[in-house]
Amino acid sequence: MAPRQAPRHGKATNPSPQNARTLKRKRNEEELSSLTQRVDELDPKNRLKVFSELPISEPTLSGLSASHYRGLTDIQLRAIPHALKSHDILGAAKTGSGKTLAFLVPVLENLYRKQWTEYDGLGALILSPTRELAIQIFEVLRKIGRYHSFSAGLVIGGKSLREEQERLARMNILVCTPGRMLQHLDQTAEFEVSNLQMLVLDEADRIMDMGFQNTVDAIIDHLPKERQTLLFSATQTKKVSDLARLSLQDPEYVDVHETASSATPSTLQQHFIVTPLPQKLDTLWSFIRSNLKAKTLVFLSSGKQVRFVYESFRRLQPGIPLLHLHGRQKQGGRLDITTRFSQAKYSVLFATDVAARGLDFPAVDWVIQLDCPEDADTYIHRVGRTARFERDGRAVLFLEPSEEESMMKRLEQKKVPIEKINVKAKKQQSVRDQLQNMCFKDPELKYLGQKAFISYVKAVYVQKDKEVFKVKELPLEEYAASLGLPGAPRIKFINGENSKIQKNKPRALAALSGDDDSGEDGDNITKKKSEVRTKYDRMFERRNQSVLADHYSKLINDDGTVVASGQVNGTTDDEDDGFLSVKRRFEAGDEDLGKGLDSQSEPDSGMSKKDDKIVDIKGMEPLIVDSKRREKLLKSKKKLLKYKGKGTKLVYDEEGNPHEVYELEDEDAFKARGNALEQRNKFLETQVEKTRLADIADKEVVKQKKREKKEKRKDRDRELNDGKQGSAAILVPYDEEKNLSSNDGLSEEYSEEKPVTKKQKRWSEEIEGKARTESNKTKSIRSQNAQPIEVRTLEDLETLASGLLD
Ligand SMILES: Nc1ncnc2c1ncn2[C@@H]1O[C@H](COP(=O)(O)OP(=O)(O)OP(=O)(O)O)[C@@H](O)[C@H]1O
Repeated sequence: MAPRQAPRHGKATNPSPQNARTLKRKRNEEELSSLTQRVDELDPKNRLKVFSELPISEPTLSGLSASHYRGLTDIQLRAIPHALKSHDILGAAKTGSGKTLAFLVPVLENLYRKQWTEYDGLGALILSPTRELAIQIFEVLRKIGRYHSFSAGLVIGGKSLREEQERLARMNILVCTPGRMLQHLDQTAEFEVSNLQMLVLDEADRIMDMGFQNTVDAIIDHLPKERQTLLFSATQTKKVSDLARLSLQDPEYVDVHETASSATPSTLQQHFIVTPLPQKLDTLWSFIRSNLKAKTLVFLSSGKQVRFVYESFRRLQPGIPLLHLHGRQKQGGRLDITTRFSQAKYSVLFATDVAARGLDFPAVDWVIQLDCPEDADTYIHRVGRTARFERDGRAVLFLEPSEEESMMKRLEQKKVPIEKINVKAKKQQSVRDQLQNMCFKDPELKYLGQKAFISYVKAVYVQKDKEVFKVKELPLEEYAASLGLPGAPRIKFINGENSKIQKNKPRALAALSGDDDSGEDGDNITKKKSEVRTKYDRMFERRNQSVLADHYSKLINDDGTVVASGQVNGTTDDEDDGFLSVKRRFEAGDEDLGKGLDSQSEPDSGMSKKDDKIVDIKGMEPLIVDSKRREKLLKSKKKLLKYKGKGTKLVYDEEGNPHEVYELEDEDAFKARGNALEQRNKFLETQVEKTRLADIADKEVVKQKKREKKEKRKDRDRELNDGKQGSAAILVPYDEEKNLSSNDGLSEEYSEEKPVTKKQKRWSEEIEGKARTESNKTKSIRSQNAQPIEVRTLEDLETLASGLLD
């Protein structure tokens, strides 16, 4: 496939079509050899400042200029010449300094000069540690490569493997995450990488670290040794072992940091505040309320914390749109959130480190690190989401007093200029009471809070740098209270001292204080030591059973005893080893599993006993719980339904005895009460009256709710008006607030939370009519080349991935 050339000027002649083709080919060959010669003669020491001076092809130049890139950034002008000359590169430059183009331009150019076609297979592989970053790289590639005729794809999972497999064989350039790539290398027979010319690792230090180590090593095993390798990151190390793993050959070290006085952009103002753990949320809330006209990214250490803070703050309605992003969200949702945050003018995004690297959100005003980053590198990547490409930005790091000293040392070593500031105590607002109130009323929120608490403590506990992270010094009880929790959930892994205290506590006291069943993930301390307990036992001991999946709740009797596994033979074996711990067969209509353990039902009904552990099933497959897969099946609510009988509704009398809703009474007793017709009419009358009264009560409840809502709204408005008189928290420099700038983003204006943007028509819908057939699809993608379409959904990207640039 010959590449399309950008339009050129020249005198028009009228040669025959064949001659025209020959002439064109000749001209292409001449241009190509001249380009190759210019690259050979290029001296990387000559720092060429604009793209048009570089020996790069017309299609790339046109793509760059159509994307408004003219001059080169520091890292680009140092790295691109080397990369064009096919050298291996180890590139390090500050966040937001333009590393993406530093590898994408050489990728396009080196394949172009080799006249790469679809028949040559995969020419370049670009690895990214996260899906979001891969998508972003793909977008930039799509923009600057629009005049090339390469095919490019995005392989990040989320689609069926088969669909991806069909497309992969046709790709010249792939942007992917390591896990999915390895899956294809292992499982897609037609996927041929023996011809690969270039391997790029963006955020290389992350890709080479522990989490991805095995996957990346396995990918590299598949790739040819003779290739060009480019590594880029904002925090690069020159670990010899890593370079050996990648078989780099005499790499060029392009380190823009070495000459810089700081590791972070000069346009970034960095501060830290020391906040005791229990005040963190109050301070964050006060900060958000003071910065309603800003775009803020808040980093937390785990997805569960992100969810809790997002959910609770959302309910408190701060007056700015809130978003949240963590790795457990579905891919489509994650893309939607990143797009919404990118497009938002004012918003707060709570995120885990999934958003820490590489993401290029435009115009972020503040980066808040609510939880201390694991190391200085992570700090640098997080703050790098603001002050990108010569823009201003501000970052605030929240530190627990026990973290301050050591973390400051770490940052100093990495040349991070950061200043201490204080929060004006009198301006601080507290949300503790509201959180307590919300957690009290809403068990789901409380449950989330407990999970958030545990995950925070776990996150601190597992940190490698024990000088910074001292879990024992954290005021955990107070912290739990600050989240609105009634007490600190017990945590197994820091049991050392705690468990001793608990063990020594008199049993009666423990029982009275409710400690025996405290803690989400904690063990039940009153359990006999010798008892073998599974994770299912622990699951049943948790608080807030109501917020667990329904079928778990149904597996628990009124008195809290677990009976699901025990009634196989008509006897409960609560004292047994625990749920699913022995091999058993359950009948398809098994009352125990199926009916939610209706205590009225005959445990043996419908079953005939074959032997101690096996129960025959009338006309249905027996279920053998003998593997993890089977255990999993039992956890699936949908699949369990298969074993459920039809539920029967019961009503309870004054003494608490259950009855069928309609029980047939004794005929003689019925007749003794009088004429049947009269009884019927009387019954109807009483029911009508009951309904009328219930209706009145319902209406009253609705009215009451409306009144409460109105009151709340009024209170809020009042609060806001008070806020206008200056109750917002202000961050001020440590040395007596002297640098407090008037444009701190402080704002009194209140705006109702609303979606950031109106949902736009999806591009995939717009081209739906045209894109029915494969050829039509290709055509419509081509037609977008001149002006790239806006990608709003994952499907859009995947459609594009099927034939980018062609
Ligand atoms: N030559 C250039 N001229 C103008 N803008 C540029 C240039 N190169 C990059 N940019 C812009 O700078 C911003 C940051 O670029 P990029 O995302 O490549 O940074 P990065 O160094 O990869 O950052 P990080 O380390 O956070 O991944 C982007 O918005 C990009 O469009």
